[in-house]
Amino acid sequence: MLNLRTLHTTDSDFEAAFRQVLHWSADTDAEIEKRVEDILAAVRERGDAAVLEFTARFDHLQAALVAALELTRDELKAAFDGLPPEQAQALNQAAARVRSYHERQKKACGESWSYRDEDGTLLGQKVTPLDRVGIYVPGGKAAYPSSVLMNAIPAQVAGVPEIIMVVPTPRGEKNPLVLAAAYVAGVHRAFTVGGAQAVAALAYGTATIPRVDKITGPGNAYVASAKKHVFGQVGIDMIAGPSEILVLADGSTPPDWVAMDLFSQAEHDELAQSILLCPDLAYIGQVREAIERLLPGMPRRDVIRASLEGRGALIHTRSMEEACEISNRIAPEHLEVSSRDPHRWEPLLRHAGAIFLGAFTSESLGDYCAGPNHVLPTSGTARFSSPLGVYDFQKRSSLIEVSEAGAQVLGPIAATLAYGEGLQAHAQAAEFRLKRASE
Ligand SMILES: NC(=O)c1ccc[n+]([C@@H]2O[C@H](COP(=O)([O-])OP(=O)(O)OC[C@H]3O[C@@H](n4cnc5c(N)ncnc54)[C@H](O)[C@@H]3O)[C@@H](O)[C@H]2O)c1
Ligand SMILES: N[C@H](CO)Cc1c[nH]c[nH+]1
Ligand SMILES: [Zn+2]
Repeated sequence: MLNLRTLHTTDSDFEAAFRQVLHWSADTDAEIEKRVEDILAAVRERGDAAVLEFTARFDHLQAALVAALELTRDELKAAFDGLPPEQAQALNQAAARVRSYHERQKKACGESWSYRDEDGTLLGQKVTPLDRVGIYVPGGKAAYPSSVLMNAIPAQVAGVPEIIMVVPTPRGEKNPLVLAAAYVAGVHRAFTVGGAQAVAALAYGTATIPRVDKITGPGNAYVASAKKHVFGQVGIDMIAGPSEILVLADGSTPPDWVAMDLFSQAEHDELAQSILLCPDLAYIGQVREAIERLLPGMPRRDVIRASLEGRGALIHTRSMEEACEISNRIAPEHLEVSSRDPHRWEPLLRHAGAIFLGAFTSESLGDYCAGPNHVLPTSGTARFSSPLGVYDFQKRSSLIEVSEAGAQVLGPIAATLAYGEGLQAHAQAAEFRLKRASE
């Protein structure tokens, strides 16, 4: 018997129970924060030596030098060449779709632009790639070749000349697909280092691991906390927490499909969150029955069970409209609209990392190969942030070229405001460029 909670929005204690489901334990966080601070300080002070120590302690991987933890380009290529043909083909197909999506994204919002006023003044925005980025690929509990593609390809499309990958390889077990994905995606250097020590090495630089300008990619609580701490020293994409899925169902999708979609995120982590929102109580019962029946056959059933019992919920709503409102409050990482009429509900949905429309759009297709990025805001942060994208690997500089005629228009405005702020030099810098009235 699975101890998975059902909540009813009509119950008087629904609000309290709902908040409990979304609650995140602050006690655990404090412990992790302290440990991460110590790791960051050690790597900052002792560089490679500290990276080697933590890699031995947390990943059970001994090495005399960090250089021995670097994966050469030849090793990445050999991993790709050694893949079974169907894996090599799937990797290439996924990479091509992810690349094509991000190339369109760059065209849509990642190009420089400018215009001229009538007096000849030029205004615009120059978009440039970052010089060097670090991509974190998780590897503690599972290996994620797809995360290599999702991080490295947008960086490459943005034009980043140096992409440095870090990935833990517990006990030194290298996943050939991860290495092959790094080859396919065009990673420039890769190190088998993970956790907070990898984030620290990328943020501060060590004798062997180069310091980067920005660190992207998901990871566990140690990685997330480390990224939060080094922000400012380097850029970061987001603080991604454990995976989440919210299925908003009208009862028309086969219950087994929905049960498996809920499993698909629960199997990532005991702390992952899977929620079903549905106005049809009989259908919720069918999904529960499917969950009970399918769970014993899942290789990662223990992780799925812990996740569903700890953080999962089946929520019975008054209507689909109410389900949409609750979904907006949760702002999930992945939102499946498993409905006969997904376009009826989509306009009501404002906050989600990615929205999957219709019964055939399983979230797992998005994880691997649909094209959009799978690194997405979690823990409600989709209220204010966006999927990882080409724009994360670019920055923008404003361009201003004021013509002589333009200086006559802007000068008096600037001078007036500058005198108002008591900033004489600002005012006079503008006034010096005004033509004298007598001329
Ligand atoms: N949002 C996404 O796109 C996405 C993609 C894939 C995975 N994920 C999530 O990323 C997470 C991956 O976590 P993971 O653990 O499998 O891999 P991970 O690479 O994030 O973490 C492994 C590292 O954690 C460190 N660590 C483990 N225990 C420690 C301890 N007690 N003290 C200090 N450091 C410790 C070790 O250094 C180890 O190398 C999961 O939550 C998964 O859901 C998210
Ligand atoms: N669902 C994860 C993001 O939460 C991404 C992933 C990678 N592999 C499988 N799934
Ligand atoms: Zn997934």
